[in-house]
Amino acid sequence: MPTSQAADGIHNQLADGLGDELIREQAFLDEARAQLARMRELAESLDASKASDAVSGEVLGWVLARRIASLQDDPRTTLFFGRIDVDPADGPAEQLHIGRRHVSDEAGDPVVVDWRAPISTAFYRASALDPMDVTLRRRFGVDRGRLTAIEDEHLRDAGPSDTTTGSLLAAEIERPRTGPMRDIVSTIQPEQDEIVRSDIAVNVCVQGAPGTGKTAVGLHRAAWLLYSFRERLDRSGVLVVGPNRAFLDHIGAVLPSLGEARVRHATIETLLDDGRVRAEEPAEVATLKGDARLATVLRRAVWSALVRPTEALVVPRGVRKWRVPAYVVAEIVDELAARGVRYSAARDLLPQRLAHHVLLELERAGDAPDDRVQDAVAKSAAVKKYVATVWPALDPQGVLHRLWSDADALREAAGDDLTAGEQAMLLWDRPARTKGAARWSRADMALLDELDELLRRVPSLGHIVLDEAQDLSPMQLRAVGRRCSTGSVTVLGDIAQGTTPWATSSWEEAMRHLGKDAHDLVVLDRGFRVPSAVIEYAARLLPVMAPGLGAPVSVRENPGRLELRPVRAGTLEDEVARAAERAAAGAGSVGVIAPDAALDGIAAALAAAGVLHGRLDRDHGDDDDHQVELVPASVAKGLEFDRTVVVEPAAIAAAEPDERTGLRRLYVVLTRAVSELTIVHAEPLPEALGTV
Ligand SMILES: Nc1ncnc2c1ncn2[C@@H]1O[C@H](COP(=O)(O)OP(=O)(O)OP(=O)(O)O)[C@@H](O)[C@H]1O
Repeated sequence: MPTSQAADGIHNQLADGLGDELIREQAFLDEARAQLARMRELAESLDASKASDAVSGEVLGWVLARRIASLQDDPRTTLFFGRIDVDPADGPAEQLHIGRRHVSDEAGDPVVVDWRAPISTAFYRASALDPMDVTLRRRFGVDRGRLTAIEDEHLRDAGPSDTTTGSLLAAEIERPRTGPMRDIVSTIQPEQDEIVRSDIAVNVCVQGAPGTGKTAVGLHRAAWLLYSFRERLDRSGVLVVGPNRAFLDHIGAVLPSLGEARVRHATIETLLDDGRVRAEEPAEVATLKGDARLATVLRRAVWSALVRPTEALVVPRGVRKWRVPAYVVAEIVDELAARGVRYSAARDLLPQRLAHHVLLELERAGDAPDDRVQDAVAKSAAVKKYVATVWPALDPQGVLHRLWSDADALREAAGDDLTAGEQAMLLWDRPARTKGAARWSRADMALLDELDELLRRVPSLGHIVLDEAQDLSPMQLRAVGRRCSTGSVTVLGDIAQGTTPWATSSWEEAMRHLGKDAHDLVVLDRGFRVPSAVIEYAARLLPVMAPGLGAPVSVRENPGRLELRPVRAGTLEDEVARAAERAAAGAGSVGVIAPDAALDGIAAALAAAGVLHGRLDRDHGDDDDHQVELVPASVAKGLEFDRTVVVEPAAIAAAEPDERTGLRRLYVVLTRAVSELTIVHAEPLPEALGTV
């Protein structure tokens, strides 16, 4: 919290007689720090080399190193941010200090309780209506590692109206956003906490307007799951999927700040290995390739590769030849194909099945062959060659290359699922001569991934947090779903912010494509980012591009500032530079969000005006921290800045393939501001925005 507010806080506490309390709590914090240091020293004194063998020694060494790292004290923050006094009817009264990690004393008794422990739930959820045995909830103001303020809520004696947002909470929400996103662990709201602590078996889908805390909630849920189901998730893993690299850079510090450094972060593109993408394609082709019907087409393409055996398998051994008749092979093939095993995995089983048959023949002829004979037969050239003809080896690129190049193959695989017109759209105009030379598109990546799964099962992670999920095509959702087929998922998004032509219009449908029909759908509608002046303006777009969806109710005290600056054509870039300069005069981050095509011109104008700035591009965020960032409209999703300068809204909307997508992109861009939005435009604003 800002120092001035902290000072006000102390002033109030001194006046309220809480000054002594603050001194006592600071002494308790010093004691907690000493206990943490003791825990660290103890961990450092343990010797991994004393383990019974080298392997256990290595594992123990690794566990110890991890524990020592987790016991580091960060002097910039405090070990706790809150306290609850609980007085249950059936047990002793207790005071619990709540912090980012657990700290215990020599006797093993808790000094600070981890915010994720079940007992901490009451800190977030207790209310005057349902005090949950809490008599007092205390929040601390914190500045550079020291306690600066106390705010108390007496829940047992309070009337329902006494639990309004306190000033420390408001100060935290109003605090300027500088640098990457930070955790919200001290101020998680009750409705957010319910999502964070949903059981691991529950698939949660969160619909929320801009700035309602979806991303924050998803990340805290990941941290809570890792704490509560550590062993299971350590083995199976947790993955966070976000819209682009700039976004991942923005959120990348949150989980490490909560002590969880080993969660993988990916975009849908990196997940599907889009390093191989070399072709762009029209939106309607990409949309068709993202359609769930393609899953059926690909399945047919794969399994239709099986060739009905017409000749017997003949295996020479010594002077004799052994035969497996074609009808027997057909039975074995049918049985394997019907077992639900993936195509290639089932194919791997076939040689042993055939060899087993040969073995039975040998036995019938009076031989006593053992397993080694069966192995040798399975690996023989005759069996290999035969398997290659009845159950051909496939790879994803080969299958897709054939489908996009060969009209007959596509027709056969399409069945009744694709019209002739749709098939024509999918065929390449100029087919690549080999699969190696194929120029794959981004939409092809999800299809190659689907083929991968049809050939071999993709291993499942324990949990996936999928952010901005509304933008994924059904085929991309399937790709994510198969990566948590035996785990669970937290899906975060906003239908109104869907900016791909294939964006989902129904969460029920999206969850079905993910393979998670059973799920809880939760709506968040309290906006923590966007101030009322800005959100009310942006919400004018909603009836046009997302009828039925409401704007969030801003909980910000600061109403924010909205300025429209119409400028003369030809002066746009210079005016943008001037607006950026003004925005950068105060503390806090500035985002200049512009149509992608206008970026170079604006970068030049900013440079000419001496405005130092970074540039966030699609594939990489800037590593250096700049107060002013130049952001292409296509990358703005999920980001936030204290002040934004939005350039030429009409051009931002017009850059998208259709009007609805264009206005949705604009809605995303307009809702990135935490305190001020300046719109600089030479063209008329889109009609849906009207005039201020
Ligand atoms: N309980 C809270 N306490 C303090 N700050 C919060 C809280 N919840 C959310 N915020 C802050 O509000 C801002 C918006 O949160 P977040 O980015 O998670 O929203 P979102 O719903 O994902 O937004 P968008 O849909 O626009 O991407 C962030 O700065 C976040 O830290």
